Amino acid sequence: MAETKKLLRALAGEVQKVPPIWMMRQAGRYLPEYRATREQAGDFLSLCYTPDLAAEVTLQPIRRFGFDAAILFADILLVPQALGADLWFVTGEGPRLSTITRQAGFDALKPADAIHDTLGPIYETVRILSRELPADTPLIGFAGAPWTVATYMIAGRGTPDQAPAHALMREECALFEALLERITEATITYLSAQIEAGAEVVKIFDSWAGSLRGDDFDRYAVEPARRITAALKERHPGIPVIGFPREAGERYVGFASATGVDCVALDNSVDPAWAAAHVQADGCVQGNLAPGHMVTGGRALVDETRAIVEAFSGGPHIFNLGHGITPDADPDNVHLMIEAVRGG
Ligand SMILES: Cc1c2[nH]c(c1CCC(=O)O)Cc1[nH]c(c(CCC(=O)O)c1C)Cc1[nH]c(c(CCC(=O)O)c1C)Cc1[nH]c(c(C)c1CCC(=O)O)C2
Repeated sequence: MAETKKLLRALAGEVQKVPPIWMMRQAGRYLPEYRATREQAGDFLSLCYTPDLAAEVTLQPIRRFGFDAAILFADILLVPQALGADLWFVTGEGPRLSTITRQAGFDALKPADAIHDTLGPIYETVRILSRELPADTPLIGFAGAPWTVATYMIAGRGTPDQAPAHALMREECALFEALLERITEATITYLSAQIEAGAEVVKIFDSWAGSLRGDDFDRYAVEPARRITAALKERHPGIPVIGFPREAGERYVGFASATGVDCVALDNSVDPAWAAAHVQADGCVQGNLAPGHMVTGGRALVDETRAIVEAFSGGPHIFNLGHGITPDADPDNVHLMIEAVRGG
């Protein structure tokens, strides 16, 4: 039977007149129904670990907007937690974790295959979604890339320049690399379990790839993505992988062929015409409208959306934002963007 899911067709390299569309953080605080379910769960982590409620918030943007893909509701920081780190969220500030800066902290981490003890509810969310999603809406599973996850485990929080992780890389390289290795193994195990539970695509979020330069980018962004992709493709042939080395700039060029990912997600600092010539030449790309348009709307939103669709119309493309939608966004602007993509 011919593939009917637009997202999977784009990932297989098909050029479509109307690209499939979904949105990073499509389940989130800009939606009143999300805020109500989160309230019911009590807090963000309880929402992630309660399969019925996590499945419900995953479905909310599908019902409201009819996106061409759903993304599992969870967080990249559940993997460090499953490896034994303490994790909590400070309202209005973001995540906090216990830090790994010495050998003793690393030695206390659990082995990669112990993550299932903690992450079982996430697989259950995936199973519920495989039953409940509309037949033409594939489910995207995801994990953080090892470098990005390591930056949080080392600093204990988000950092503007990832300085603590860069310092550990320079001063205690063996410890830094052992940590990356543990996260890489856990990520392969975790994504594999999501696929076994029913995820049809997986995405690797390397939100802080942009702070890796030169050889560091090859060693700590390209190489882990290549290993994860190769391991998943060996275990689950045919499952497409999306890589997101955010703010990689010129290093987006060749990323797909160096890692084996089926699609490269582009942040909104990238010029679409440049990316069409230099990145889309290698295969499918995803992106890359600035999330700020979901706040400001209007003519600029429509014009920019159409310009992105046009720039990428010569090759396989998945329409998305260049980063997650923000809590101050207006859901009406999401409708406007979808209409502009679908030609309404
Ligand atoms: C770095 C990172 C994290 N988490 C994630 C990344 C990589 C992508 C990126 O760069 O944004 C990925 C992520 N986080 C979340 C998803 C769910 C799926 C989706 O709808 O995209 C995904 C794919 C839910 C979430 N993860 C978080 C929220 C907000 C939580 C809330 O309801 O209060 C959601 C919906 C919390 C979170 N989680 C994280 C941070 C820094 C924060 C706080 C910032 C913020 O509040 O937006 C870590």
